[in-house]
Amino acid sequence: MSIMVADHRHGQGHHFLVVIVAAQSHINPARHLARRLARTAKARVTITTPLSSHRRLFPGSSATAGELDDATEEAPLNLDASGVIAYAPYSDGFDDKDHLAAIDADLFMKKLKSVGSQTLATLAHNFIAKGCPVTCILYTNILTWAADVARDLSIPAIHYWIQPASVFAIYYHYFQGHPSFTFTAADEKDSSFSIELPGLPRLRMKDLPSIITTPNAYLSAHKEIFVELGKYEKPIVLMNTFHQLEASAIEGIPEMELITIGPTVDMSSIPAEAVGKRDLFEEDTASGYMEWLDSQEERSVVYVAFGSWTQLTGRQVEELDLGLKETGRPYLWVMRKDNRVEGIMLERDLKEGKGKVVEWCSQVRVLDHKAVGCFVTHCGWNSMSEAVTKGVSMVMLPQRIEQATNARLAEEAWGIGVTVEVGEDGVVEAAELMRGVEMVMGEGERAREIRRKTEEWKEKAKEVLCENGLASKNLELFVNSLSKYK
Ligand SMILES: O=c1ccn([C@@H]2O[C@H](COP(=O)(O)OP(=O)(O)O[C@H]3O[C@H](CO)[C@@H](O)[C@H](O)[C@H]3O)[C@@H](O)[C@H]2O)c(=O)[nH]1
Repeated sequence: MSIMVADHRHGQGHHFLVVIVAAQSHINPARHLARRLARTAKARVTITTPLSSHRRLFPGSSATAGELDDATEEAPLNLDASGVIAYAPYSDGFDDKDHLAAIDADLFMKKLKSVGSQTLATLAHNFIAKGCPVTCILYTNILTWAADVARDLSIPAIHYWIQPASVFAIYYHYFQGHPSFTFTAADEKDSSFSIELPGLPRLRMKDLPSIITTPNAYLSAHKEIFVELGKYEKPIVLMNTFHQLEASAIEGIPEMELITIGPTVDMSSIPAEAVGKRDLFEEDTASGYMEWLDSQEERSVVYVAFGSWTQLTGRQVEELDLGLKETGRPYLWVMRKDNRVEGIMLERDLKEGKGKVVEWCSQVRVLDHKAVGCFVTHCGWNSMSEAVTKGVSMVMLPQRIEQATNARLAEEAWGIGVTVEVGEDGVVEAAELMRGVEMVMGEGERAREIRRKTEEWKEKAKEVLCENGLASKNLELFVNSLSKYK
């Protein structure tokens, strides 16, 4: 098999290998970073995903884990056409599993590390054999073992943090033993109890990442991130955020060089088919959802989506269904095939003309559409970054991981959304959802203020992402500062 990579006119001769897990939420920021590295630094970039997702992205691929593949994605934003993103698979130990959510976290982490390290090393050696050695490994959350693979190859490994910098800061202070984390069992139950950390808004227990409050295998994986970074004096971390949005959290960690290269969202919203881009889920183009949006009034549609992982309970889906209809507003709802709930009548929605349910859409294009008035979201960081960049206010139903923290930031620090309350059974009821939607889309003072702030942040994101904006400058800074690892 031949590997197609960028031509050989690469600035500083870099070949970045971006290692991610089998999730759309890692693929999107990896792709974006890869395109920009190819364009800005004229670097050659290969994204390596677990074999299960590689096969879904490239159904024609016959490569096995660690083998070079000829699957490529033309970099659509690579204006001078000098770069091509290549893809190659490694193995996370679960080659035949399409969805990893049901796998025991301990088992997953163990296999990911042992099988992942081996197959990533094989891949890197195959690149050497082909005469295009990797010069730097970039790895996302929970893949810290990739740094050991890089060490064996005597090349640098850089962490690419794909959640808010504020969340990184929470973990950092937690593992540093910040005194705010010495709370008692009584504090944990006290709803008025909150903690203070450098550069962050006050955080209640329910605002902390669930990995800290309900420890599991992912907590030790997060500890490994900071142990690895602690081996270096002023380590570099690439951050998928922009400085203004999280300046104080970033400045609260002067020990590290946190380089903000986000938000990793395309300003241009190019249709996926135009660039041959595939997702792990198939876009529901047959539903005609973009044309349907075209037929709706400006800022009238409630867009509802819960990312690529969240599995809502049947009762939650029912309450959402009811609440959405009762708002009386048109809505576009992404209900993935793997989270479909019996009894939600897609045909009825279509007939009434008020709602449309699709299995997967091009979310960035939807958020960019003038008909969209608000985003009912689970607060995954990609979704939130996209909402900020496209200027869409949010009704927030955080589910797990760091989503509650993200919601707190959006409500308290940035003022661009409203978190709805869960009932005692952990479900957001229809009436509460309606309250949230009105709070964001209505004519009240709070709604106007939220929309004003949303516009403000959109403008700031635009400045960062414009040509020669901070996102590009910081990426150049990053590539240049890699020499310190030589
Ligand atoms: O119909 C859809 C629905 C979603 N998306 C995209 O899918 C991605 C979803 O990512 P995200 O919003 O981050 O949600 P999750 O998939 O849930 O992300 C996981 O990973 C994120 C990054 O680490 C974390 O912030 C989340 O908490 C975690 O659940 C986004 O880019 C969306 O644009 C589509 O393109 N079409």
